[in-house]
Amino acid sequence: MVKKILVLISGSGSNLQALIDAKIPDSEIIAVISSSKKAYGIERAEKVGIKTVVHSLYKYNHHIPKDEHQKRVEARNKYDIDLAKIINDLNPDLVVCAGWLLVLGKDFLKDLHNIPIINLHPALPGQFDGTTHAIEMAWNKCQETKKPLIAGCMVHYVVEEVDKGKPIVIRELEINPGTESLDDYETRVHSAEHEIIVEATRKVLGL
Ligand SMILES: Nc1nc2c(c(=O)[nH]1)N[C@@H](CN(C=O)c1ccc(C(=O)N[C@@H](CCC(=O)O)C(=O)O)cc1)CN2
Ligand SMILES: NCC(=O)N[C@@H]1O[C@H](COP(=O)([O-])[O-])[C@@H](O)[C@H]1O
Repeated sequence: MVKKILVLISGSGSNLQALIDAKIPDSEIIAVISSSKKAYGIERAEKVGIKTVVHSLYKYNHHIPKDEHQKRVEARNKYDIDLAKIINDLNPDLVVCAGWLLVLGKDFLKDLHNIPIINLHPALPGQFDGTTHAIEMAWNKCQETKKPLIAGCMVHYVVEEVDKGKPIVIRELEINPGTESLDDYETRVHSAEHEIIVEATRKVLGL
């Protein structure tokens, strides 16, 4: 039976593109959900005929003043609940967070119908958890300590505590101080990510 993959994005979508290009046998990317209408990944999906949905947090909270914390929390929970419904209705076998830049709240995880969720994180387990700037943080740490640093990227299961889910695939990359620019290291990380997101997806789906 064809395994159905749903991909969550927020930006460029180069990891989505890696999944598209991989053409994993016996699988189909049934939809891409973006948290931003400006995400280039939407174009990548539309180009190959994949259904796209924009699920924007802005629509839920732009009218709520920043200092009305409780109302913003309630709006965020409604966003999560609605996202879970959208995904449940599409009924994928796997959800892949490929540059999804929003924390998935407990209401989302509670409402999702036993669908595994995995996330790509540009750091190693326990390294720069919970950040969206792990690549820069790793490179900066290496320059500051003037010592080699083992960093890299991983794909892990998504649990409520951000980036603490069980790792599925880990790729270590060594950074040596003063030998490469941040851009050069970032390029190496993205190249590794494009491999491990496919490897992890195949592993979880048994393909
Ligand atoms: N419950 C979980 N949700 C998510 C996980 C996870 O492991 N558990 N992984 C993340 C991806 N991620 C790092 O890999 C990550 C994404 C977003 C954030 C974050 O702080 N987001 C802020 C907004 C930040 C911004 O707008 O720039 C937020 O959600 O308010 C940290 C880590 C996907 N979700
Ligand atoms: N903490 C989450 C996080 O930092 N995710 C990172 O967002 C980028 C998405 O790139 P893409 O949009 O080109 O696939 C990737 O580098 C991914 O590791």
